Amino acid sequence: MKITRIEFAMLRVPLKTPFKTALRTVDKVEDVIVKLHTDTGHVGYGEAPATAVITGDTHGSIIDAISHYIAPRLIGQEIADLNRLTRLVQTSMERNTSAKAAVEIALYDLFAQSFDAPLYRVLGGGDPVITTDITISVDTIDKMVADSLAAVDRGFDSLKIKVGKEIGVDIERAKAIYAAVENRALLRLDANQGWSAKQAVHAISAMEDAGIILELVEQPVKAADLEGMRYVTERVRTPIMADESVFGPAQVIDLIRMHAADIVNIKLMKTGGISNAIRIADIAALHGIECMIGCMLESSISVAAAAHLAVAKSDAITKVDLDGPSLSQFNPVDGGVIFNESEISITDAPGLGIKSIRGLEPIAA
Ligand SMILES: C[C@H](N)C(=O)N[C@@H](CCC(=O)O)C(=O)O
Ligand SMILES: [Mg+2]
Repeated sequence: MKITRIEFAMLRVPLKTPFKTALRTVDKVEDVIVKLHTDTGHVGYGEAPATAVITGDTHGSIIDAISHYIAPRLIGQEIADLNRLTRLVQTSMERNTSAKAAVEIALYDLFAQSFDAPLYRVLGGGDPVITTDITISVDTIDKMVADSLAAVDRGFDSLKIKVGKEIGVDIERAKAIYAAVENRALLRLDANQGWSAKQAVHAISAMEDAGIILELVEQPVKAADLEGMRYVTERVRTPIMADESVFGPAQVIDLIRMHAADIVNIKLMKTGGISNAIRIADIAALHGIECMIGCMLESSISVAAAAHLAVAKSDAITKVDLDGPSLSQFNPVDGGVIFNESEISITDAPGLGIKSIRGLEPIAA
């Protein structure tokens, strides 16, 4: 099975409600879709969102990186040589992790299809059903409480609460939501870099003193502030998770050496795809560190790949934040992974199992 050509398209799916974090507000999934064609007629699918505020990637940069730096290395190459192909992707250029992720996802899709097996089996197998949380956007306290109660009514028993705006209000947000959903859902907070280290210690300690039990607090301080992450991790009882601070395996090793966080959020769009995500999961498992599998605003192509990985790497990946499809108004993908609110189930279809994607807008490379 040899790669013959690459095709791009745009996928736009409106969200049920605007997604608001300390970093940005967005009302739709708007992602670049990659189709890798082969001489056998198989197609591998990949997807990349333009999360410029986190990865630095834009739609233009993703398409340019793939067409001019990554794809020329892959055309004519044999899918059976997966490890060599992922090295070609990773060494094609610096950064551009979302572009690399889209291509790697399509490569792994084809690799698993070549064995006529679902990707998670090729990655080592596992229980093909996982449970995701759902994100509650940062907003007024009343709106966040209402959104949290609605999410619990939809069957979500784990909520990822976005904070990081105004420190005093953030503490009140957590108190009000905790009181409203207590015993019905576990709470995770994500500050998306919105606090200073001292503010984070103050806010998390105030929540602890108020008796609020949080499963974790994600990325309290600026991405580059690893010392700040350590400062917070050392001073609070609540586990601290690194998200924007860690992209690849080398950063995870630094983080573990510094004891700068308790948990790592793995996202394919930060790691540059599946090969580095596997490395991070293995490093974490070796050090007894838990991981979350997360996503950006992605649809059920790249989120499906993340779900396959989570199933296969469940020794390290114990927490799931793959709520892109649940936040979206509809699922444009036929086949593969079934997204039913909090439950994500993987079928036995080969690769990612994608049969077709509705509403793709073709784009010239
Ligand atoms: C969508 C997911 N639950 C999430 O919150 N992901 C990111 C933010 C993604 C974005 O801004 O597109 C995170 O910070 O964890
Ligand atoms: Mg985060």
